[in-house]
Amino acid sequence: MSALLQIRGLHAFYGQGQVLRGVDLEVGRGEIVALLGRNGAGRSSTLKAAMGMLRGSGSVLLDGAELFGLKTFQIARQGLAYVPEERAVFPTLTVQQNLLLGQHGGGVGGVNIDDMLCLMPQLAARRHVAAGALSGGEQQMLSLCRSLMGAPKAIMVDEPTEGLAPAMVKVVAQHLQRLREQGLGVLLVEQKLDIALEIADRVLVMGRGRIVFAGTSSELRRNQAVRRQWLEV
Ligand SMILES: Nc1ncnc2c1ncn2[C@@H]1O[C@H](COP(=O)(O)OP(=O)(O)OP(=O)(O)O)[C@@H](O)[C@H]1O
Repeated sequence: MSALLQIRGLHAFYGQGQVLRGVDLEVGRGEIVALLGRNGAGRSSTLKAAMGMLRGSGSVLLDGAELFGLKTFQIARQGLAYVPEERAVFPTLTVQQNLLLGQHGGGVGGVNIDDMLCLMPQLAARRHVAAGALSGGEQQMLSLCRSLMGAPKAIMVDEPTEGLAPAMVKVVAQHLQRLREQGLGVLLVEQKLDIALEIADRVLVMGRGRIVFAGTSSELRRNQAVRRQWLEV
């Protein structure tokens, strides 16, 4: 059976500068794949290019359907969700209103707000509070939950634990693991190596716009050469 998300030969450019040089990767159903690399390796650009946000070429198949060439909102509607690094919440709207926007923007079936809030007691208690008044960690969870309101098949998450207190990092990691249990494919860009290696089923390392290593967490732990060349600063 083919993988849920298949990215093939993804090239992308910022103006004249080439940022992705043929990225190939796959994410299966119920699998967390961590995308690692040094700053500037091209991880965020891979997610953006897959969402149709950059100029380039390649193929992005979700459940066998080609998404490359579609507009970002159409890609989300087809079931590929994206949580950008900058927390994507509307600060003057309440938690509930933010979630409703995710439901309408997303498309495939849609998730009930009460069901979503059940999973997230921290947010449930603040349902009618303006999103701008939430802590950074709560905003991150809201951003993640909003992207799930359209009931996606796969989700790409860019540094969800950045700037969060350790307790909140744990909450985010647990939430991603719950998504895996529900059968979603998760492509995770994560700077915290320990978290990434702990929760990922497979890890990919990027360098200079390409995948330079693919394996399991323990394979990467053992591969000092790859870590030295492509991860450590
Ligand atoms: N808007 C942009 N315009 C021009 N160049 C960009 C832009 N965004 C990123 N780049 C360049 O593209 C390259 C890859 O950036 P990208 O953000 O994908 O890396 P990354 O692996 O996610 O690392 P980081 O954590 O530093 O963002 C870098 O050299 C970066 O300077």
